[in-house]
Amino acid sequence: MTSEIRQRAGFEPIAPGLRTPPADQLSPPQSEDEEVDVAVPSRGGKKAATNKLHPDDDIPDDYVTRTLEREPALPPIQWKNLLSEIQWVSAIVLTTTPLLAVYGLCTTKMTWPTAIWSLIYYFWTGLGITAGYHRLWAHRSYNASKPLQYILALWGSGAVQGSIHWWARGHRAHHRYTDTDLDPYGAHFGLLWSHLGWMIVKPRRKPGVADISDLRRNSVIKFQHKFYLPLIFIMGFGFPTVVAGLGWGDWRGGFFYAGVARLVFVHHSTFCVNSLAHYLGEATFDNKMTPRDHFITALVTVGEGYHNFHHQFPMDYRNAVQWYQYDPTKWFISAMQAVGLASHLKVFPDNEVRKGRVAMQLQKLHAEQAALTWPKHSNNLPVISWDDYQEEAKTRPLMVIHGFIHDVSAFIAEHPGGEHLLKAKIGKDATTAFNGGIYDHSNAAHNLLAGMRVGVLDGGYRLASDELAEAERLRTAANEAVDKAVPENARPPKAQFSAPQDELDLRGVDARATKYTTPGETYLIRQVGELKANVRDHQGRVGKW
Ligand code: HEM
Repeated sequence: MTSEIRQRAGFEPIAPGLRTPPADQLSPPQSEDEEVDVAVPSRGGKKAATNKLHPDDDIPDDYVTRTLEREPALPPIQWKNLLSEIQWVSAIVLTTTPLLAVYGLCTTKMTWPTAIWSLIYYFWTGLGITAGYHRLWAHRSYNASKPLQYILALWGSGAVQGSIHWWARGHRAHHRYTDTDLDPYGAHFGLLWSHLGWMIVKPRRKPGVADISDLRRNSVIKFQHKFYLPLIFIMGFGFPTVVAGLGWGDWRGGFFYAGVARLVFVHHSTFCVNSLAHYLGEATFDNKMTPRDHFITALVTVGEGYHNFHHQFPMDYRNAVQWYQYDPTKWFISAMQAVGLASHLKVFPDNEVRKGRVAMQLQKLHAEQAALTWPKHSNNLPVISWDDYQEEAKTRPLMVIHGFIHDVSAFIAEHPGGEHLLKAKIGKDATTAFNGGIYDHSNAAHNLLAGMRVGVLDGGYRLASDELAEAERLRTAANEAVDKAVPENARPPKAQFSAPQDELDLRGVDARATKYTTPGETYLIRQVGELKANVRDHQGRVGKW
């Protein structure tokens, strides 16, 4: 790899913790009005230095594809170029600290005060990253008072993961270009790469452009960046050692347990957010990208494990939205608000959060639905006359229910109500019997039944109201005929329908199985609950009972 390619790719070693950009690259504007000189790829693909506050000011619409096309990635890591591509400072830090921790744990007696202090300091330095670097500075999800900012900056320094400036810039790029090659720790390159690889070897591309103009103006960030190197030694190793040494005389334990071992845990805790949180768990709100929600990730990352939520709503100060989910960072920020050190905690509207969740639930349901076998639509079934149905039913067990013709041959022997009941209805319409006339079947039975459809009965089953209308039409026609043919004084009494329509009380009739007739049988079903009390009028009339 030539230094020219390296420059073109915008390569810049970004070892966590130890390597920070030169001070001149960082010197931020002193006021909000001051402009920052930043470079973005111009239309011609060359970098153009422009005086502007935000790097996005004239960003092309096709920035991502343009950058990926025009700024070639460095060659892939192979055995032959491995040594020259290693970021030695990061690699040494990330390999020696675990070794040193193992040595310390094997050679140093653990005392209770040191164990408790190590745990406390793990959470402090972890919170420096999660509540400070991440939710405060990278995402501006709440406002922190100056004292709280200094505390978080110091705790974060003790986590030895780079300065706030460097860390938050990379993280903003990670969110903006998630799962693309402009993501500095893209999960699409694999678990190992997103966990460690991206720090151990030189990045193959410069992370995509991200606006950090706000961070450049922050005095706490400037202070931390300026004194970053001494701060990591003081807060990473000195402070935890001194507390244990002066506190209860355990200098060695303080160094190895609260210093080194604790640091290794904090490192991999944060690295899990980039790796595990993009692999393990549920896509609760969106599955377009890799972030996932999982309790285990939350447990090992001081609450950053509800990562799918976080990528959907990055400006929300919470990662966990349910009360039972583990998010000590959220609890810490709320506590800081309670004591007046934090304010303006941002919360995404609950309605939108729930929409995201429901959208994913529906997507899953649709997938599950698509995997099931569903009954044929009536449009895809042959329409068969009653007479043809009769003929066909002599050759195989067919049964009409709900206007569909069903072939029950595969089920007849399995019927929980007995074979005899089904046999008795072959070649007939069993709608009423099926819907409560004899037994009010479950949904499952309805579903099962629908799967046995083989045809549609021509005209379906006739509604009693059709029968009534037809009877009324015939009666009126007969009366009119009589009126025309016979003088008024010689007319016989007019035909009277035995059950005039207004006597029919159809309120409360269930739409699923209203009143209907089948050839030779007429039913009026008033309510599902009364189905067993159907009245059958053998003379084909429908009326009150
Ligand atoms: C192909 C049409 C039919 C299918 C798919 C079917 C399905 C079932 C199923 C799954 C059950 C179990 C209970 C339930 O899920 O509700 C059941 C029970 C029953 N079925 Fe059917 N059935 C059919 C037709 C009929 C007919 C036409 C009758 C009456 C003439 C009938 C009478 C009964 C009775 C009485 C029971 C209750 C059994 C008990 O729990 O003792 N079934 N049927």
